[in-house]
Amino acid sequence: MHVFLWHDSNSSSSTVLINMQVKNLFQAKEKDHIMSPPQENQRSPIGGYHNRYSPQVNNNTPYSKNKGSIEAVAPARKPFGEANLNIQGSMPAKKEGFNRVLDGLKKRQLQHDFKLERAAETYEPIQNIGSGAFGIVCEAVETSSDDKVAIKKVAHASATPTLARRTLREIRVLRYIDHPNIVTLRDIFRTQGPLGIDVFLVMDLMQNNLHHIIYGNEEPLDEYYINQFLGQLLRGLEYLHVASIAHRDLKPSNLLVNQDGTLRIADFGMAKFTDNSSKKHDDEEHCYYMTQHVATLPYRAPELLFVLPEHSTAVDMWAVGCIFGEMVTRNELLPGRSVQGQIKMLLTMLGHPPQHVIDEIRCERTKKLIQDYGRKADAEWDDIMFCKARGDNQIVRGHCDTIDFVKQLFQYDATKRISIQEALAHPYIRRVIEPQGSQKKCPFRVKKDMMQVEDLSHQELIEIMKQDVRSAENTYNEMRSGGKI
Ligand SMILES: Nc1ncnc2c1ncn2[C@@H]1O[C@H](COP(=O)(O)OP(=O)(O)OP(=O)(O)O)[C@@H](O)[C@H]1O
Repeated sequence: MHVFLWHDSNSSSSTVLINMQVKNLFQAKEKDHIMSPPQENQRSPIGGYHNRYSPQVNNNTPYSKNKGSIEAVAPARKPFGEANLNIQGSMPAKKEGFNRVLDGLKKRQLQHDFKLERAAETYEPIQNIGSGAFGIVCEAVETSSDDKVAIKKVAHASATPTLARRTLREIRVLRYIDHPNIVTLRDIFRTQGPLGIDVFLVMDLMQNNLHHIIYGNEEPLDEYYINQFLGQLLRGLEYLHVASIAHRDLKPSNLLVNQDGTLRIADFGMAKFTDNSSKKHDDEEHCYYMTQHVATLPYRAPELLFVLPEHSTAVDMWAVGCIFGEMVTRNELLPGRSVQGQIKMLLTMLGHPPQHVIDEIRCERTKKLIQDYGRKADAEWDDIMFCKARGDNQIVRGHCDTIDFVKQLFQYDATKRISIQEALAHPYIRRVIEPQGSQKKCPFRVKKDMMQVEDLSHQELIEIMKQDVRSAENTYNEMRSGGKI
């Protein structure tokens, strides 16, 4: 049993009906204060103050001076029973007893999931805080420093080539990376589990993720914070994309957010070095992309969905469009639930891909699906955003440069899609995000290490993973004893 403390559920999968009348009701109106932060007493970045993810204004954080702080983004992780079971106060004795049982179960589950062996001297697990398809994450304390950390366990990481490759990718990206918008790795260690090696990645603890911030309130996210999050996402991606590393699984739950509003990109299990100019896939790889988890469906770029012979860092830019749209509308923009459903969703919303994109599709089934699907009128992005948006949102009414930015991100043809540098130079981004000086470069070492990962056999993956964990463990131990962590 895994304990999910963060509640996930908010996606409608209804097909969007484009209603031109809706658009007419909301004539675009210029808004001139996007760069300025919300004023004091204005509502918090995540909306109202009344629901279970209630924000608390904190005037001590960097964001809080005259702005209202983003302390809000750290909704209390409610006890499992209280958050997920609708237990009313009418039976307090029973409720208390029940919660005690649940607490006991949670504790046992935590002890079972996080048997740290030697590392138990260094870290003390406190509670499970998240889990995905491949990892379980707990909050823990580093006993020597009292620092709170997050420990991600990849169970039986050596059991299959997919798991071993995912784990090695994550280790290799995070080990030498140093960027304020990418999660920080503090330590790595491994234990021997019943089905192979369990690998543990220790990271700085982040309070929340963007998924919960988007859906944690009835009201839309404030546009100031939407733009702040977008800006940080773009800067983290710039660091990766300049080194030709694509994340390939960007989605709101993989964007962690701290109480001071810092956003960090996490979960690098799908990250890949992509040589934009040449890489072709063979037919076997085609089938692989058809079936494997490469980018969660609603954020999956057409080149992955249609299994086109090439893909590059452009897949992340498509996901940026989906995430930006989701922050604005508080709805998944393209909420497909199967590969076919996702393709139909794209065709319904965005019309057919250009013929040269269709011509590149080698999978006959996908080609036929697209060709047989009735040609729908291309929707305008402002209509799509209007229809999806809940409540009144100024960005949806936005400038034409906002809509142009979205359009550029949702180009079917990856070569025409806006790149990270073009995005950062786009008039919309220049208008809403403070320019930053040149940033540090991703070390060449990361690129070199990542290039190797894709061609290794299962046995090589296991050996190299063991070597990497051993050498990282030694480095972190030395740093810890030298007081550098
Ligand atoms: N450093 C951290 N601090 C706080 N929470 C974290 C941290 N790292 C991960 N989490 C939480 O744990 C969840 C699962 O982590 P992660 O996405 O890395 O696992 P995964 O199994 O690789 O996920 P996926 O199914 O998306 O591939 C995240 O969505 C996030 O909410």
